[in-house]
Amino acid sequence: MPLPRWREYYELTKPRVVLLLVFTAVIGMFLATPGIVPWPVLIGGSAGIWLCSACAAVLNQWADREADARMARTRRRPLPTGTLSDVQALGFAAVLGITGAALLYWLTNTLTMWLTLISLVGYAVIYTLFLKRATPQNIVIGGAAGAAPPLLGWTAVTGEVHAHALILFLIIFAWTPPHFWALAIDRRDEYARAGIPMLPVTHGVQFTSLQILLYTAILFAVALLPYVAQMSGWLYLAGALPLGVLYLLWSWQLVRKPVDDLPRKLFNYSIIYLMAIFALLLLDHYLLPVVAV
Ligand code: HEM
Ligand SMILES: CC(C)=CCC/C(C)=C/CC/C(C)=C/COP(=O)(O)OP(=O)(O)O
Repeated sequence: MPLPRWREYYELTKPRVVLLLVFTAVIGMFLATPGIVPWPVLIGGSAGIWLCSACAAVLNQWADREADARMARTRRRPLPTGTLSDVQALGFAAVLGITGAALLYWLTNTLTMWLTLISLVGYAVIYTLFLKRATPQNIVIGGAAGAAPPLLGWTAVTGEVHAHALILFLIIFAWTPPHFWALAIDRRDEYARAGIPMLPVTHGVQFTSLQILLYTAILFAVALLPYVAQMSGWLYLAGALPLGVLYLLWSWQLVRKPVDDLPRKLFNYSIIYLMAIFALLLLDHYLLPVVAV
């Protein structure tokens, strides 16, 4: 059964990834202020970041259409199957990008618009066209674009880059390698066939598992920074500690005895972990002052 046309366009935007990006951006907005985020900033900022991230995802799928056709996970996408043409994809990306940038310009501020456009270029051009095919460190460097949304949310509200916003950026930056390399282990044969030098292809599963453990340890430490910097309180700490310990235990198990479905489970856990950490930051921000009174 072919999908309706709008669903093909929707799939081109990597909707579930972009939803989590926008979730972290919105939480960045709430954390930037002790009060309520003005609604034009909340709506315009979220929509602008959403549209620009979606634009970046469409450009990524357009640039990767030939490699995507060679991998089972990606070959049913609208460009490899030919359901959408190059012109349709590029036209759609232009509409998304221009509308997103205009919303950020009118409803937030120029700093947020420029930082968002830099992230868009970082992912769609620097990561996709250059880093992805050049080095197994591609996602460590390219991860900076995906880590930007909470910082973008923060600047949308305040118009300036604050140290606390950089902590949020660092959490996602440290999270990206364990997030992606778990999946890359699972799909290493496909990446090898597509000629993409992901870490498990160039350095093997054991080395990649060790790197996952190393970055999970860095993530554990970075995730304590909101508490250390007195940005969040005990409620956040009480959640972040067990979430981090569980992540470390699973990564350790991957190094010690990598059973077949562990990489996929670790990948799924990475997503739950990030959602939970950001949800905790928000809960702590609004609930703790109430509890303390
Ligand atoms: C350079 C950085 C990143 C790389 C290379 C990467 C890679 C990937 C890949 C290849 C998938 C597809 C899994 C599949 O379809 O089987 C995926 C899924 C996902 N990623 Fe990432 N990711 C990155 C950053 C991020 C960021 C920053 C977020 C959000 C904050 C994120 C959220 C997600 C989510 C929610 C999924 C699941 C999507 C679904 O179920 O369809 N990723 N990631
Ligand atoms: C403006 C802004 C904040 C932009 C954010 C960019 C963005 C959509 C980041 C998500 C990162 C991601 C899904 C990488 C996977 O690409 P891949 O090509 O390695 O994965 P694939 O093989 O599934 O296509």
